[in-house]
Amino acid sequence: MADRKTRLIAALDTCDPLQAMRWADAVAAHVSAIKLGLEFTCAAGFEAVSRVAANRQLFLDLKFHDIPNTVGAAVGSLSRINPAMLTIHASGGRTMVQAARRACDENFPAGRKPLLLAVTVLTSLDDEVLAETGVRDGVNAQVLRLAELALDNGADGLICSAHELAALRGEFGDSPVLITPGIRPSGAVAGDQKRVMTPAEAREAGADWIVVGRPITQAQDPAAAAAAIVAELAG
Ligand SMILES: O=c1ccn([C@@H]2O[C@H](COP(=O)(O)O)[C@@H](O)[C@H]2O)c(=O)[nH]1
Repeated sequence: MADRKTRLIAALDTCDPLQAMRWADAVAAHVSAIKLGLEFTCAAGFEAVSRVAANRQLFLDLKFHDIPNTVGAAVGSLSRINPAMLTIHASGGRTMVQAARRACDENFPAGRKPLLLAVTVLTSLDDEVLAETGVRDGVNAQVLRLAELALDNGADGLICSAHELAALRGEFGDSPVLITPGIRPSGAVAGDQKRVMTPAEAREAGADWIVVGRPITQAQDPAAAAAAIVAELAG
């Protein structure tokens, strides 16, 4: 396995820009990027996204899933926000991933192209819930299928749970960027997450970045919680 440093992204899920700013400041010394997603963007808008993300690495997690023309235009319009990473759903299909790739290449200036990341199977799904959507051969098979589709059509990396990392590294090697939400330090509540692992387990399995939200933001001391996760990753 490559000599990989697993880094921490803090998911700042709130509707309140002041709260997001407070959290971003609190964890700044410990994280490699902050993640703002649907909750924050829908509630506070893109201007607030830009304010909170100013002078920080931004993972803008809007998980686009629409027809190729719409996704391409939406991805292209994000160039004014300057995210370091953005997300689409791999299940939107080959031509949707290609449209997102083209939009990154054509709309973002050289040197500021974001990592195009494809969500495989949400970490809130397990085999049983996935089967209700019509996919009956399990999460692992679906993650591998969608990973191949996304990587073959221009995605730089994947969002998956830490449970699939070993299989993905085995199949696609060291180069795809693999980012894992669904991370819970031991003892933390899983909440709506179904496929969870600890930070150290995700590092061992081959994550480039781990995404951690509530175990940091709902902690009494978010800075200390983030520092403890970074210490676990370093250990
Ligand atoms: O499969 C996915 C894709 C994205 N997410 C996002 O990550 C964070 C996780 O937050 P926690 O509070 O640590 O559960 C959240 O913003 C999700 O939208 C994911 O969990 N799973």
